[in-house]
Amino acid sequence: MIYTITLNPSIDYIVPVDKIELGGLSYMKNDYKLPGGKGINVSRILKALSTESIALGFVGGFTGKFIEDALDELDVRTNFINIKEDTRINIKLKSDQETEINGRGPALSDEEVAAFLKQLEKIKEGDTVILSGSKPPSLPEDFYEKLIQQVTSQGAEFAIDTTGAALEASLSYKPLLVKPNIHELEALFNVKLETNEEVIAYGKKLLEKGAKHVIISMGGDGALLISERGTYKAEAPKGKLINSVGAGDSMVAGFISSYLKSKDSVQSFRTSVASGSATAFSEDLASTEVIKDLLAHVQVENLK
Ligand SMILES: Nc1ncnc2c1ncn2[C@@H]1O[C@H](COP(=O)(O)OP(=O)(O)OP(=O)(O)O)[C@@H](O)[C@H]1O
Ligand SMILES: O=P(O)(O)OC[C@@]1(O)O[C@H](CO)[C@@H](O)[C@@H]1O
Repeated sequence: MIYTITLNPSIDYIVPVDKIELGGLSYMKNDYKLPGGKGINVSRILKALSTESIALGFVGGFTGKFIEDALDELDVRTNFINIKEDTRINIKLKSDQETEINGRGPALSDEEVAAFLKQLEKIKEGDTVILSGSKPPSLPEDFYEKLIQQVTSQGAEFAIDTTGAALEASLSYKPLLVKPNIHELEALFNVKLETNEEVIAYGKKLLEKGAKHVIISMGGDGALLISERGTYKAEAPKGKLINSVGAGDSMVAGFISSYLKSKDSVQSFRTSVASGSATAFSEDLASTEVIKDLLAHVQVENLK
């Protein structure tokens, strides 16, 4: 089974406005709410790719109920720990540019965290765990590492999509996939990366530190795959950018869904990029049809 872990889910409140008047009044055009959080997005795209998963994490209050109901409606399996505080609401402002304002997240009690850790005891060899996104501030800094220690000692594989120290600490546990975007890679090494060669050089450091596959996403400039099999570049398919929220999560889902079935890292990279771009070209996360259509348009070049 694939388990996605979203420690800090969100309602994504999508707010399109023609023009934002800072300090003034603007009216929304057609606002809507989506169940959000990176692992939850991964589960939704896995579903679109006919891959079963169970979404784990913490949800609470009326916002948490919205997420559970929405995922139920979408037929995405969940087994969340219900918490006392409300799940956060993240604002995604869309005008000529996209602006995101994310909540920090609720405080979790010791009992809630203990119930979650207990739940992970059922994870076993053959399972894959995908850990994605930020953690609520009340959890300790090394919480992701503790989770990784636990699930790998039980024999499971894992992929991780987070930033900074938590990403760095995960590498020695040999993640199947890490997917920093170019800005996260720059922040990790405190550098500015201008050329593909520079990006590849720093991506390779993640491979040397233990990652089995490294995908570096670069928005409309496509993505790089660095693996033992070699280094590959994919151009992003051309299209109208509608929504980049969840594009990175779609890439993670695309790669894992394809890799667990085929063990073919290059084919999985193509599915990953098609899934990312399909979401970028959609109002919500991508549908099966848009991913399939784009798959034929993703060109992958072997850079050796
Ligand atoms: N303008 C675009 N045109 C085509 N594809 C795009 C565009 N923007 C993003 N994508 C696709 O989505 C993938 C992921 O984009 P990006 O690098 O922005 O990820 P990210 O920063 O992790 O995303 P997020 O955190 O918003 O989910 C890209 O590799 C590409 O395939
Ligand atoms: O604050 P985090 O956990 O880093 O990111 C949360 C988030 O921005 O990521 C998803 C898109 O990738 C959204 O659904 C959600 O609002």
